[in-house]
Amino acid sequence: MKLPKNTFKSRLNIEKQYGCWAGLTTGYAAEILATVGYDWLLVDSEHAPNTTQSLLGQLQAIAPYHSHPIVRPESSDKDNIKRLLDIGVQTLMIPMVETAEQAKELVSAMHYPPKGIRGVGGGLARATRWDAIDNYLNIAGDELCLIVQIESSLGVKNAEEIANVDGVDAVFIGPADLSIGLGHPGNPYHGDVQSSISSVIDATLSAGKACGILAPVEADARKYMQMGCSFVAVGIDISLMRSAAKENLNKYLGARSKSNNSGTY
Ligand SMILES: O=C(O)C(=O)C[C@H](O)[C@@H](O)CO
Repeated sequence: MKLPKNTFKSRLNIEKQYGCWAGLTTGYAAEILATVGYDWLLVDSEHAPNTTQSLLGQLQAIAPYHSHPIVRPESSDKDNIKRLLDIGVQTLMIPMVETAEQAKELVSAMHYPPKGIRGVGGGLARATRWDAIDNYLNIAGDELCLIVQIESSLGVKNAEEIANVDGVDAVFIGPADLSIGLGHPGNPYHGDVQSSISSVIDATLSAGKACGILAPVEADARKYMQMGCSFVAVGIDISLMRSAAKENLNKYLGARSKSNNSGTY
């Protein structure tokens, strides 16, 4: 059988791709999101309580649909990256990348020798469809995609070098961590944060790479796309569920529950 095409990677730099954060940690919830038609789903293991098994279930649930699963691991640990690639993750988003050296280590963790240090899972791994995929060892890298997150002032300072690393396919800006790191917790609209976002977008695009961002507020998403972002997470499943549930209950309770209406991203 053929290696599955990485549809997200093939559309990078060609068209806008709309994504949604998937933090509910089950295949059932991820499949519901996939039926909606998002181009990509960010299955989050950094801040959602996923295990390798729960990630696998979500990959299997999303597989029949248009949505491409991107997994964000909790760290840049190379053994964990190997495990995620073995269960069939094709696109990884690595949090808090601050230097080009770190980015190069990530590229190395994703590829077999001589390009990198990835170990061979072979017939044990879903990635190879248990050896059913022809020539997997030689072609695996073609369909892998590495997104590095820039979300600190050091990362912003080094954005150009990071984006230029060969094997980094895209940069994703984390506005929440960037805001708090710059001393403006919960305020991605602060001038310092906005100018950092703008400089990361510019550095990424001038390296010829694609830039993405989390922007669950529609006006923000549209603004960042105008500034050059081509893949934007326009929603977060948990927030969408919570706000719909609150809106529903508020119809009956009115002011009582409105005091608890704060939202973040
Ligand atoms: O810094 C950010 O913004 C992100 O990386 C995304 C957050 O981690 C996400 O959990 C927002 O809910």
